[in-house]
Amino acid sequence: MTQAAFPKLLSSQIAFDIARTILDGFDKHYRLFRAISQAAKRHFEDGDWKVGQLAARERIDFYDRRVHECVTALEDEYDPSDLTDAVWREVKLHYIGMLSDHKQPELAETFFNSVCCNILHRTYFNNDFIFVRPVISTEYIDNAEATPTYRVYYPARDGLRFTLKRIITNFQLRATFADLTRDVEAVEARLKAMLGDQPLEPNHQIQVLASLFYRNKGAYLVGKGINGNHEYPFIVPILHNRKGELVLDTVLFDQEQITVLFSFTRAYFQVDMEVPSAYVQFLRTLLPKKPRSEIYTVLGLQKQGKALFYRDYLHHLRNSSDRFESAPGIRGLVMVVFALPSFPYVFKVIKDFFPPPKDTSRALIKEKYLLVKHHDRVGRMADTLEYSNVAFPRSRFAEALLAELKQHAPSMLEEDGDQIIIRHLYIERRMVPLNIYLAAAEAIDDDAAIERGIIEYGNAIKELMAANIFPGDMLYKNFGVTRHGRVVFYDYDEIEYISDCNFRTIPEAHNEEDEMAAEPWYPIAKNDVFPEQLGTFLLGNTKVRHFFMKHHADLLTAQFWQARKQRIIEGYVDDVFPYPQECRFSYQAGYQSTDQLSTQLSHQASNEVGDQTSTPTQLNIVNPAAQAA
Ligand SMILES: Nc1ncnc2c1ncn2[C@@H]1O[C@H](COP(=O)(O)OP(=O)(O)OP(=O)(O)O)[C@@H](O)[C@H]1O
Repeated sequence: MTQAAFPKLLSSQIAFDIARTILDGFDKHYRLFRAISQAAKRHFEDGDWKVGQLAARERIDFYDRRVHECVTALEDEYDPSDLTDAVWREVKLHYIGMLSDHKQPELAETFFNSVCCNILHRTYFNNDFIFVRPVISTEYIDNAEATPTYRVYYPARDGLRFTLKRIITNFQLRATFADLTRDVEAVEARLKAMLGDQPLEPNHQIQVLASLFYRNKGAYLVGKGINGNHEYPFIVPILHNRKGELVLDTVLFDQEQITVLFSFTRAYFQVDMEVPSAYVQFLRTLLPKKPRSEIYTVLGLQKQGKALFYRDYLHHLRNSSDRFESAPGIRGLVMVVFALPSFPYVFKVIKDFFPPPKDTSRALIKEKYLLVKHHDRVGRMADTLEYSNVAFPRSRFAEALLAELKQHAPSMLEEDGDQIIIRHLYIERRMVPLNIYLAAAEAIDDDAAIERGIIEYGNAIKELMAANIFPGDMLYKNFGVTRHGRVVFYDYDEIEYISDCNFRTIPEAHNEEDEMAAEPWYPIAKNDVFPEQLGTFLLGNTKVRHFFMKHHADLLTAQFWQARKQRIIEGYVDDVFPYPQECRFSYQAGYQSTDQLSTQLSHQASNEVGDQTSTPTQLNIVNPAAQAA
C-alpha cells in the first residue's frame, strides 16, 4: 500500500509528522539493537565476556527507552487539542504507507502500538487507531534488497569435509581455531552417523543462517540439511578453549536438545538480523513446536514476542470456553496465580498485603522479577512477560477466583462492564509444580520419577548457584517441571545474589533451655542462611529423603554453599552447558579435559564479569539420561 492510495490524508501534515516521528523512533531503536548484536561478534572474538554481557543486558531496556523518548517528543511537540480522533486515524494510515519497503515492518507496527498505547486511553486500543490486526503479514517478508538470510552449500560438489570447513571459515571469525580440521572431521563423523545408510541425494544441501547466534561465551552456528525429502536441523556451538583458541564444541541434531537450547529459561541470543521475520521463518522449520512469539523473544526481540503472545492469547480466548481458575498447587503468600486450563501459561498478580513472615513490598517484588529478566537465567529460571491493564471477559472468571482477587489484590482490579481489567500482571509458562509432580510419582510408586525429580531439583539449585543466584525459598512448590522434564525455578520474590548471602552453621546451644526454645537462641542477621535447616522442609518424605541424600546431601551443609560463594567472590564461576556434557567432542575424544576447559572459561569470565555468570552451562551431570530428558 502506498501513500498515493490516500491522497486526501496528506492534507493532514500533523498526522504525517507524527507517523514520521514514530517511525524514526523505531528506526533508531533497531539501529542501536543491531549495533549491539553486531558488536557481539567482536566481543566473542576477543573473549571480552564482561563487555558482551553488559551490552546484552542493556539491550533489554532499549525498546522502552526509545518508546519513552518518542512519547516525550510527541507530547512536547503537539497540543492535545490538535490530536483529534481523525488525526490519530490518519496517523495509522500514513504509518502503513511508510512501511511498504521497510525490512522490519512487523516490529515497527509493534513499536507504533507501544507509543500510541502510552498516549491514548484504553478505549482507543482498537484497529482504527493501533495495529490490533497486523497489516503487514508476520510471515517471512521477502525483500529483494536485503542481504540473504542464509547461505546454501552443496556438499556433492566440493565434498562434505571441505564444505563443512568452508561453512565455518565463511563466518570470518577473527580468532584462531585450535584445530579446525580435527573439529570438522568430528562434525562430519557425527553427521554421517546421523544420516546412517541414507544415500546422499542429488539435492543434498546445507543451509546455514548468515549470522552466528551469540550468548554468553558461546557462538552458535544454526542450520539445516536437506537430503531428498529428509530435513535435519543442526547447531554447532563454538567456544574458546583455555588458550583462547576457538573450538567446535559439538554438533547437535537432536530436536529435544535444540529446543532446550532455545528455551524460555535462558538469556536471549544476540544475532545480527536485517530481516528478522526471515530468521523467524527459518527457525520455525527447526523448532516447529515453538510459537513464533517465543522465537522472537529468544532472539532478543522480546516486545515483539510479547505482542505476538498477546495475539495468540486473544485468539485462544475466542476459540475456547473454559474459565480462569486458581492455579493448582499451594497458594502463594505474595501472588495470586491463576490459569486457563486449556492454555499453557499462568497469570500472576502481586497481592496488596503480605502476611508474615513475608517482609516485602510491591516495588521490591517487581525489582526481583526485573533482576531475573536481566540476569542470565542459565536454563533454570522461567522468563516472565510483564503486562499492564489487561482486559479479561468477566464471564470467563470462576467466581472463587474473582473473590480471591478482590480479597487479595483489590487495588489491581477494575471492573468495567463485562470486562475485568487487571492493572499489572506477569505471564509465565505453566509447569507442573514440583511438589505436585513428586506427590503424583509417590502415589503410583514411581521411584524412578521421584529420583529424576530430585536429581533435577538439586541440579537446578547448583546451576543457579553457578549463576550467583540464591532462590531464597527452596521449597518444592517454588519449582516447576517443564515438558522436557527439567526443573525450573519460578518464585522470585526472595531471590538474592549468592555473594550477598552469609551461609552459616547453627551455633551449639548453650543449654537444654536454648534448644527447647521456640525462637532461635542465636542472633540472625539479614541474608543469613542455615543450609542444615533445609532438611526440615525438604526431607519429610522417606523416598524423597533417600534420593536427596544419595545425590545432593552437600546442599545441606553450610561449607558447600560457603565454598561456592568463595569461588564466585574469587572470580571463578562454574560453567554450565546447555546440552549434555557427553555430547561434547572433547568428552568423547579426550583431547582436552572438560575440567580444564571449564575452569579456564570460568576464570576468564569471572575475572572479567565479576559476580555475574556467563556461559552455556550444564553442571553436575549426576544422571546424564535425566539431563537429556
Ligand atoms: N509457572 C507456573 N506453573 C505452574 N504453577 C505455578 C507457576 N507459577 C506459580 N504456580 C503455582 O502458584 C503457586 C504460587 O506461585 P508463586 O510461588 O510464584 O507465588 P508466591 O506468592 O511468590 O509464593 P510464596 O508464598 O512461596 O512466596 C505455586 O506454588 C504454584 O502452585
